[in-house]
Amino acid sequence: MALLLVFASIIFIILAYKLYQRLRFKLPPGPRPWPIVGNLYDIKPVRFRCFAEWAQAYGPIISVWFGSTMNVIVSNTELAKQVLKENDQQLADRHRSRSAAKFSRDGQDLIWADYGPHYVKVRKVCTLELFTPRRLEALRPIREDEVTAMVESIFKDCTQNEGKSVVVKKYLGAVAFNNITRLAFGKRFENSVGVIDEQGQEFKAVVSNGLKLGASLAMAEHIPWLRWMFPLEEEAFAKHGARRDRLTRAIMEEHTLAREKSGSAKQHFVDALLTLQEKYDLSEDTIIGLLWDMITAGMDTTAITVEWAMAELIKNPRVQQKAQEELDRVIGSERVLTESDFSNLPYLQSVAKESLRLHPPTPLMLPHRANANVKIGGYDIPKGSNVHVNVWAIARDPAVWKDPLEFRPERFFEEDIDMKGHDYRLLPFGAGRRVCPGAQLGINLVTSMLGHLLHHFTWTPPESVKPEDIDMSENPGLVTYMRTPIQGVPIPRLPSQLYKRVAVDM
Ligand code: HEM
Repeated sequence: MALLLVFASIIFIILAYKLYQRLRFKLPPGPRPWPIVGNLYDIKPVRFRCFAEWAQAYGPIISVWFGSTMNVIVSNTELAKQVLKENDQQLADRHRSRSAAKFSRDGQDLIWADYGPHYVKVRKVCTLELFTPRRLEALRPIREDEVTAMVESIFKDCTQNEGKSVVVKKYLGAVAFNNITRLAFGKRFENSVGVIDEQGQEFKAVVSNGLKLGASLAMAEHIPWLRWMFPLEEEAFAKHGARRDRLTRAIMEEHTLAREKSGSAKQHFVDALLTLQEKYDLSEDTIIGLLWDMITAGMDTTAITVEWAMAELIKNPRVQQKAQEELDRVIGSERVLTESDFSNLPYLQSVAKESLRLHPPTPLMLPHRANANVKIGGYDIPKGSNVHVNVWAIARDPAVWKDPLEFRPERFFEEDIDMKGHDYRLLPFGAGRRVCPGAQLGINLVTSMLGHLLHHFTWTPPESVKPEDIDMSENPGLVTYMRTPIQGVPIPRLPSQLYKRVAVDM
């Protein structure tokens, strides 16, 4: 009886608070929330599509309740600008789920840090030290090594099984994994025949265990007062954290020893952060957090982007052929592409951009949280709400794009549109204070992967699949993989000596 009374009082307090909020604030319109769960059970799995549909019904700014937390989703250029430019600072905090809070030690990293002195300091480390053009250039041999290793691997598979299709994602995932672990940790865990060493196995296990733990809490996440029914797997989290730290510390120690032995620091992020630790007063938690941020943010995003681009190119032979003509004209058939060629390959660059327009890998970016009451589009956004920008919907808005659903890279020749946060029609990397710090690195890797895939091979759909039947739907999730991984038949188009990996030891 007493328990029932407590339960009823909690519900009463929550409902009264909601009513008070509704009367006090002019909240954005949206689907009617249910008691306790809000709109959680109305949201379809592919969230950005569901929010875009709701925007059609309720307007370009909507409120959606995840349990007792208000989420605001904006879906047009003007409102994106209000969120990411005019009210940028007040909307620059992060919502940390319980797993994100655990993994980041309450925001001691960059991705999950609230806006404040710690964030500003760590962001400065990214801008002035990690992602400088000089360091990106110094790390370029790693990218070129990995991209040529991908070409070698596809060549081997397609010459052994002529005419057979391959699952493109398998090769892209390997490039993304090796590139990011080498860049961040200075380690290639995979040997030349594709075998992953013990430390690499441990690394992969930590990544997949982290994903599993993160996904296990969804319901309890949104209804804080119901959490006692879903006890946090404290022990599992503690074990996971300790395992991740043990692995990272071992790698950090290897780097410190190597530095002491050679007297010079390498360019990898781990070396950079350890040598800058004192200058920027970085705790060990922050260094470990930052290194893992790069893995979380930089691995899937690049592989996903290239997978969607390849699906579009297999679907659109006209665009594929035009990109190949440009590659043949600029590079020819006696050498392979390098990043120095990019400036002479405007069509290839537009293919990458058009793909990021139609298929941004994080269609709702990462949610921002309001650290003050703000007004967006004439509506109140109370402090503590989460704000999402539906960059997927904005990049398909017929009000600002001609034939928005058509994959047509030429559109960027007709109008040069920035995609790194200056033009609010195209925001695959976000904009403002929290814009992706890895944008240029991501663009370079994506363009290089695409360029090599197209220069070295002609791609056609598997024999039984017509281009128009390719499944272009998305998997649910924060990052948006294709629901059905794209398959293609690669046909080599260059002399066979150009399919060798250009390995570098760094
Ligand atoms: C095609 C590739 C990529 C895309 C489309 C992409 C997109 C994004 C987006 C939309 C955000 C959220 C912005 C916001 O919250 O407003 C973000 C944040 C971030 N990205 Fe990327 N990203 C890519 C590649 C990378 C790479 C390669 C790295 C690093 C190696 C990276 C590191 C980060 C970090 C650390 C953040 C958090 C920034 C913060 O919270 O202040 N990203 N990215």
